[in-house]
Amino acid sequence: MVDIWQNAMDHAVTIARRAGEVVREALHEDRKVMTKSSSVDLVTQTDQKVEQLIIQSVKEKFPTHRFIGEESVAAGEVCELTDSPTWIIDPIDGTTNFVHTFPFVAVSIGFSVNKQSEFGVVYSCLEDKMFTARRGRGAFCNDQPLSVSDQEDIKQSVIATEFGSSRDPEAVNNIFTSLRNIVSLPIHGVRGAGSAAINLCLVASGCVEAYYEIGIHVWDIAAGSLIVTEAGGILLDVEGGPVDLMSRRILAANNTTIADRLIREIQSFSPPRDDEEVTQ
Ligand SMILES: O=P(O)(O)OC[C@@]1(O)O[C@H](CO)[C@@H](O)[C@@H]1O
Ligand SMILES: [Mg+2]
Ligand SMILES: [Mg+2]
Repeated sequence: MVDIWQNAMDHAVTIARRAGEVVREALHEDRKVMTKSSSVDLVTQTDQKVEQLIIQSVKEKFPTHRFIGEESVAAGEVCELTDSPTWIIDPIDGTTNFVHTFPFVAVSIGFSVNKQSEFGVVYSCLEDKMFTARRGRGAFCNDQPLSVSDQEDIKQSVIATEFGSSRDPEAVNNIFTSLRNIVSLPIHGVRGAGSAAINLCLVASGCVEAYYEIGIHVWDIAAGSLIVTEAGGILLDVEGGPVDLMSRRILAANNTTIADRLIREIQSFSPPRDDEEVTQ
């Protein structure tokens, strides 16, 4: 059967690899670091350059497609997911890592049609790992199939999460309460790559049982979330119920046993939605 989005997916892989080269080249150059929503929400000229590189090359090939790009939204574009084919781009997921040369930095490209994810590409460019998933056709890393962990016991698990880039005292308090609850279960360990996209790929690869975070954005998770489900994992809201990619909350797990156990321990809160302005 003809796959009408295969061309687009092939292009996403090609452009993610090219973007990764730009990121690698820029890694040891002088970086001008700027800030966005808070003093710890970093952006560099490389983030902006890579996003433009991806958008321009997609526009040339697919002129009718739409975009949600992290740096375009930061520059004032609306963050609106319609039924049109839409590329959801995080040019550098892990900018803090990039700035500090901590070696987990990803280019993340999700693609959605009728608000359904069709493919996801996460290129962990310092590890040279290309994670891909096409809806209904599995998830892969450098063309090797991925599958989630089969662990059902939370006490035998490693869980990924992040502190995020909000330093609002109430948010920080909630994050630490959740972390203390989960560490005390006890679990084997907590990890965080500093990139939501890579954390999701770690769930898909079976290296951690789950990843949860409150405060992420749609561009952090659009690609990686499909990689998790195509590797056999599940996505939920942190309170249970269906995930909403615009809600800034996600729980990705290998199975419902692990997910349900974590939901009981997570102290949830609700940052402003990514699409808040357009839904009002
Ligand atoms: O800003 P960037 O580098 O694209 O996103 C990095 C990131 O810190 O943002 C999320 C929190 O908002 C994190 O989990 C994610 O890894
Ligand atoms: Mg990001
Ligand atoms: Mg980014």
